[in-house]
Amino acid sequence: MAIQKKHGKGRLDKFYYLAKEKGYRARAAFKLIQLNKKYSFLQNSRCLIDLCAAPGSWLQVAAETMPVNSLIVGVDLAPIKPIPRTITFQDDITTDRCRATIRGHLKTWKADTVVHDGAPNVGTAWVQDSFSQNDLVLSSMKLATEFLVPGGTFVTKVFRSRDSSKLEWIFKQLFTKVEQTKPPSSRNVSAETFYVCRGYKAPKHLDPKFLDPKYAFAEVADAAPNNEAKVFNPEQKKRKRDGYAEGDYTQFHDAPASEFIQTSDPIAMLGSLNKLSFEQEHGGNGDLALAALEKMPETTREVRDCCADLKVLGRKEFKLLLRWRLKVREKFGFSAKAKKAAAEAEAQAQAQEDEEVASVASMDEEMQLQEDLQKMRERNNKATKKDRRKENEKKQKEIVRMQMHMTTPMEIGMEQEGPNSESAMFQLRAADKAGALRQIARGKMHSILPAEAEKQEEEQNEEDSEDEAEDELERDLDGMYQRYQERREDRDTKLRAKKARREHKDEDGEFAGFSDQEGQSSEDEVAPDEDSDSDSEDEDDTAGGSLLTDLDTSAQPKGGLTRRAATFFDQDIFKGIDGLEDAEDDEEEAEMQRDSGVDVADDSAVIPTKPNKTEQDSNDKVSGESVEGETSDEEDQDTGALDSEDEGKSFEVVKAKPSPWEDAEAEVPLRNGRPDIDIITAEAMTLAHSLATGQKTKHDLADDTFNKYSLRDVDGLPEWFLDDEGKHSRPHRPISAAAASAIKEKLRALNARPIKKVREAKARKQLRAVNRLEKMRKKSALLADSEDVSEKDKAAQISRIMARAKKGGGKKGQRQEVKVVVARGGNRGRKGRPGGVKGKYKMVDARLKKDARAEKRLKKAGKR
Ligand SMILES: C[S@@+](CC[C@H](N)C(=O)[O-])C[C@H]1O[C@@H](n2cnc3c(N)ncnc32)[C@H](O)[C@@H]1O
Repeated sequence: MAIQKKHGKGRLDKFYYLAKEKGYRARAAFKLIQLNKKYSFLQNSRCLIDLCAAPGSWLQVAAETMPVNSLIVGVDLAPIKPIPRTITFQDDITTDRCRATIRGHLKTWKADTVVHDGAPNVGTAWVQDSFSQNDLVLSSMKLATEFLVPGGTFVTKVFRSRDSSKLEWIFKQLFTKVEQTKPPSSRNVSAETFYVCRGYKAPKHLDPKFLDPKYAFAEVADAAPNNEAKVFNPEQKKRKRDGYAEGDYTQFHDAPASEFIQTSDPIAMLGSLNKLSFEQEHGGNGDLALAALEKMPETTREVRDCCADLKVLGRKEFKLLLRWRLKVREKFGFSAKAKKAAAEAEAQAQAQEDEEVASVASMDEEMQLQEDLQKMRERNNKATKKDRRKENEKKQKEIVRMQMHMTTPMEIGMEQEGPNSESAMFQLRAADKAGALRQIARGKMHSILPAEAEKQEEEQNEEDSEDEAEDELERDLDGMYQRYQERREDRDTKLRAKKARREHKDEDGEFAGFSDQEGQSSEDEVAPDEDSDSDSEDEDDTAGGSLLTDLDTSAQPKGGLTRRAATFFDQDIFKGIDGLEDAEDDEEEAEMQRDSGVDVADDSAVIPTKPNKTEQDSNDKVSGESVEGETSDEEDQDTGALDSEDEGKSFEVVKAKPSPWEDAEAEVPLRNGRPDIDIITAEAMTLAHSLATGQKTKHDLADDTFNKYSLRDVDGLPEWFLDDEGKHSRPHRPISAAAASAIKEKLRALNARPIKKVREAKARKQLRAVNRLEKMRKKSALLADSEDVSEKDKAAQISRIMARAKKGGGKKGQRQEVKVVVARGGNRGRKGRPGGVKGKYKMVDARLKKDARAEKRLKKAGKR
């Protein structure tokens, strides 16, 4: 494409010379001539207003073309030299004063034509230019609406931009015929175009907002995105192009471990760094804290390993590092506790000195020995009591859970050491002898062996203070871990996505089997947490009334099944399933052979039976919803039995995750009224594909959710364990090659770009530096070889060259070439620098060329 130069002699095209020849003040005259040739509006006009008329070439054309005695008024910010048969004045067309002046000149007349060729003081950014140009067009339009006669013509220049279509819409509301054209004299490189609006409708009332740029150019909200369409054409996510921090061009960050010890915000460091290093800078021994840290016994191998890669820390490692920090801080005397202890010791010493307390005479040796022995005994007692208390607490909890029917079949094998075992403290026989059997049956666990309970309480009080400190540390660590996770989520898109999946329970989240959230909810809904143990005991006297019955029943094999199997099939989920009894009989033999009873894998083979009504009812019950009225009579009996007698003699089923389709409205977040789903895993993509192609149905998906993972009891399990479990213990979903490659592509595009850009930028910089150096070397060599220059001058010149090279090279005042870039393809609508363009650039409208060609084509066709 031949590029027209817009500066220097390049500007002087044929219209320039023509204008000179004909005596027009500007080549712009030909634009009006050509527009009028096409639309013939000047010949029929008796009154014309030229807005932005300087230097006045349009006025000249109007004066030539319009009938004699026509009224022609021109206004511009710049002064206009007088033109025969025209009235001109200097003013800003956006002001009321200008409007009043025009009114004064027109008196009772109305204008047949209003022309506007205004251009604001261009030269700033393109977007600003086009906006102020459009603003000026609106101002001229406002004047036109005031002075135009009904049926009148308005001609205006518009720069093609985002807002030009909005202007066109406005024109179309006010005129019967609106045409856009670009006269041949208008330069191709210019984005200007002309609108010729004919047949002014002259509405009686015009809302001022109509011509107010604030409203006229207001952004319309984007249409709702079609997320479904993304399934097979995953869109490339827009990245935040904030760029790198100044001087920081890597994604790897490390800091000395001593800094981590000293910092007041360890979480921030763990969240943002990749490594805590123990190496001294430049191999020296400058950082004494670091050297000390390395030699400390607290700095174990595990700690070092954790510090080596902070990005892979789990909850356990995270805690380990924070504990290590606390210990080291204490040793270094940084911790508040250590400081407090030091201050207390000092104060005590001071007080002792002040009060001059007589020192206690030393005891004789035997007394000393006795005392030591006593202390040792006490310590031992304390330790054994603590262990016993913990053991008791654990057992107590286990029993409460059983009373509440919280245990799942998976725990059946774990009860050897539980309440039924020989060694169990709460053995029923022993309890019966003590006459507390009925109390146990009523669930009053705390009233059994009151003396022992009291004793325990005393012990507990003693150790409470110790535990409190430990608990506090634990709570702090939990809080810190939480914040650490949040920070990681902030930085890590993958983690964020994972969390979002978990929260929204979209299709991928559904695969997770169980998540910590789920665990949480099940805990909330079903199991009392550790703190609420006592509450549940107090609250429900009768709830666990069947403890004795429960255990007795479970002790006897039912229907030939082992106790564990019988307990398992006692669950609500199996109630009302026809033929299960037979199946049980059939399986009896095999069941008997299994020495370990029901194993998880075998359970899953039974569980995926389609969820029937009873199962759903029990699920509803678990989630706290009332099922009354929804069940049939028969089922009412079942559930009634559950409610009244023992709220289910068997184990309750933890509700499987509802599929996103079950309660899509509640679970799937909406954006502009549509589900906001972004597929980011190959599994989800495969699933979406199989759904879209009909290979899978909604019901298949619902079935899939009932698996061995969905019925896990996560009650009481620590969060870090669930975190870890959630990563590995989940169903494996099939992945199709196409889906995997689509996701891979998406991720590759996301990952590769910034690194590529950095590399390119570095390479460019390097190349420039090498070129500069080479240039400098050549120049210096030439200078050194020349004989007419004195040594002093040579030295001065060489140092000048070097100084210039240091600055960045290039002669002062050397003009950079402006590259003309056509706004097409990727460059269309781009606000910033177009890709692959260095130095100065100028964007030009791609459509101009097309328009010109189309016009030529039409002309040719017309000739034929
Ligand atoms: C391209 S020139 C007009 C050329 C004119 N049509 C001719 O034929 O000679 C654009 C003019 O718009 C004027 N202009 C820009 N903003 C204006 C404003 N707010 N009020 C009046 N004139 C303005 C500038 O002073 C400049 O003279």
